[in-house]
Amino acid sequence: LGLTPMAAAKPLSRFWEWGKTIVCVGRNYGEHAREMGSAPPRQPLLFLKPASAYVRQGSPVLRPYYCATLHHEVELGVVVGRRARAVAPHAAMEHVGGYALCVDVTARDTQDECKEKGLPWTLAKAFDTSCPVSDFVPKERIPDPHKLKIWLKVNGELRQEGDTSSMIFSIPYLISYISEIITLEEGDLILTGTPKGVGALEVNDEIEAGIDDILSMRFTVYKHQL
Ligand SMILES: O=C(O)/C=C/C(=O)CC(=O)C(=O)O
Ligand SMILES: [Mg+2]
Repeated sequence: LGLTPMAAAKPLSRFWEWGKTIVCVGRNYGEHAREMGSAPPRQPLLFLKPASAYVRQGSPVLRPYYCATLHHEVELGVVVGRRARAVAPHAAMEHVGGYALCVDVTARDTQDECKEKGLPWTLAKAFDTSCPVSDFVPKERIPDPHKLKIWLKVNGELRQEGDTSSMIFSIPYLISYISEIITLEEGDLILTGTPKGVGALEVNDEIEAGIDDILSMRFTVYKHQL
């Protein structure tokens, strides 16, 4: 009939279904770097998670079979709304589509071993379900992403409460820095680092995390069954 098929709709509000890359920033809060015995970085420390790390409320967080010490790291996520390649800091916020709350679930004993052996952190950070994410928050709802309280409880006990104003590298700086190395595409996600208070998660623990009174999310931890 000569009709052009419509491009499949990819709503940013469901970025976890089609976004390809998750870029994570490490040690972006001095207090967390110190609790890990690490020096605050001079430039952003970057690592990646694959899209298969995404997990949504209603599905469990799975502890990998090789991990004895699983840790929670609550983080503000920035959802890319427009392709960014080598953008200047002053223009970087134009590429933000919105935000989400994330947990950078970490196999801490595996990470310690990787650090000791000088190996990459893939096994510690990139396993299936290592990136629980909340609903999408359009950027219009968060006029200043550097003025947010993010928090995380385990079985009702407050473990982490941080203020995004304490980030070492700001969101525009991070977008600019990352986009000079990795082209950021629409739907990609940046995890901006965790405040202090990271700690262990046991099987059957209930995680609850939120951004101020803007949103909250819940997850249960299970053992990975091969
Ligand atoms: O310094 C370390 O040993 C570990 C740091 C991390 O796991 C980095 C993060 O993922 C973070 O700061 O959010
Ligand atoms: Mg982290």
